[in-house]
Parts: sequence; C-alpha cells; structure tokens
Amino acid sequence: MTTDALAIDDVSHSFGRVQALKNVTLNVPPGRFTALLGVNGAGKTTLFSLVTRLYDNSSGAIRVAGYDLRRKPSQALARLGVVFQSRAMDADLTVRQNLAYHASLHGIGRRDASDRIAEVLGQVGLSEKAGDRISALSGGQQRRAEIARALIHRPDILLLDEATVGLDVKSRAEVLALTRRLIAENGVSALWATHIMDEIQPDDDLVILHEGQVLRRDRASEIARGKGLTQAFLDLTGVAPA
Ligand SMILES: Nc1ncnc2c1ncn2[C@@H]1O[C@H](COP(=O)(O)OP(=O)(O)OP(=O)(O)O)[C@@H](O)[C@H]1O
Repeated sequence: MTTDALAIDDVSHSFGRVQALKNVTLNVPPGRFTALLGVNGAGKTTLFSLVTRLYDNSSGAIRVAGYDLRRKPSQALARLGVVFQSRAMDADLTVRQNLAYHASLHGIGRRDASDRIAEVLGQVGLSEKAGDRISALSGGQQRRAEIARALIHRPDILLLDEATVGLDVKSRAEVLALTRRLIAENGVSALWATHIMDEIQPDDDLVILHEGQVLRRDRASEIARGKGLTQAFLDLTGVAPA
C-alpha cells in the first residue's frame, strides 16, 4: 500500500462560535494533483493553517508522508512545501537571497543551497532572474519564485492556497501548468485550493469543500459525470461557482 502524501482524518476547527471545519476527511495520493474547490469562506485557508501548524489541530489526525503532525511535527513539516495566499518573499531582496534564506531555515548548508537554488529555479523557469529583486518581477514570475521557495527542501507535497489570485489569464495558466509539470516530472503531489472551476481537469482528484464540510471527493470526471462540473457543484452546494 502506498502512503498518502497528505491524509486528513476527521479534522474540525472552530473560531469561537464559528465552526470553520466540520469532520473533514481527505487524502492526497502520491504524485497526484488534488483540487480543493470551495467558494469564499468554505474553510480552505483554515485547513491549510492546520496542516502548516499555524493553528493547532486538537481533533482528528493529519499525516504528511505518513508522519503524524502532532507526534512528529518536524518530520511532517519537512515533507511539506507551501505557497501561501499572501506573498511570502522579501520584495527588496533578490530571488537568490530569498531562496538562500529559506534554505537556511531548512538547515540546508551553503554549498548544497547554491545547488538547490539552481535546481529549483530551473524547475520553475526563472534561472535568468536569480539576481533580480522580487519587486522587479511580474506577478506570475513572483508566484513561480514562491513555488521555487516551496520546493527548496524537496518536499513530497506542495500546498497551494489560491495560487493564481491576482494574476492575469496568461500568468494563471502558466502557474497552473508549472504545478502540473512538477507533478509529472518530479513526482511531487499537490493540494491546489481554488474557487475557480476552470482550473480543474477531468483527471484531477477533486474535493468539494463547502461551509467547512467535504461534500464530495472523487475523480473530477466522476463528479462531473452526466451534468458537467458547474452543475454538479451547484447541485451539491446550492451556490454558483466562479
Ligand atoms: N481568524 C478567524 N477568526 C474568526 N473566524 C474566522 C477566522 N478565519 C476564518 N474564519 C471563518 O472561518 C470560515 C472559513 O474561512 P476560511 O478563510 O478558511 O475560508 P476560505 O475557503 O479560505 O475562504 P477564502 O477563499 O475567502 O480565503 C469563514 O466563516 C471565516 O469567516
């Protein structure tokens, strides 16, 4: 049996009286693109905050590459690469400086770091931009630099929270294609949180999250069967998707 890149089992989370997540169970198999689809407020960011340990998960279990997040937090987090919704790089530093700083946070030594930086910049197509400040990059290039940052310690799984928000159509398509290519060529897995239906392909694994609950998880083509994804989403949630 293969170990899931990410396994979330019966996880709930409340902010005071607001229950943001209710008994959420989902998994991301190795080498798969799994889309987490939900409208604003569905609970996607809360789920990511639990998986990254920004919030403590007090109920259920979260395992990254088989490591329990509560019992083996450093091993679990070392298998995880995260692209946050908000920008996470220092705009005044160069791409290389940002990546070197992030590599040092992961305990990667200087010589290794320089090899890793070259490797991840090649993977995201930014080798030429290593010496440029983040502030001088386009929105799409900044996102690709953030993906490079998330890859520096060779994680098993990438979490991407609304990674295409604020990008133009062309850059959105590039970031999505890059993520799919990383899965195909590097064997990484991805959990791609989005509210945009167009970003999902029939062969993707799809989790529909609504008001803190998983309403369906299956191959996207199965969920869409006979009616299309938009109608399936509307039938499940009562809300028209983006
Ligand atoms: N820090 C917080 N304090 C109180 N309520 C919160 C907090 N963070 C999120 N919530 C509530 O939890 C629910 C889930 O929010 P969350 O941000 O996880 O959804 P989301 O799917 O990521 O939405 P978006 O796409 O808008 O980021 C919402 O009802 C939200 O108002």
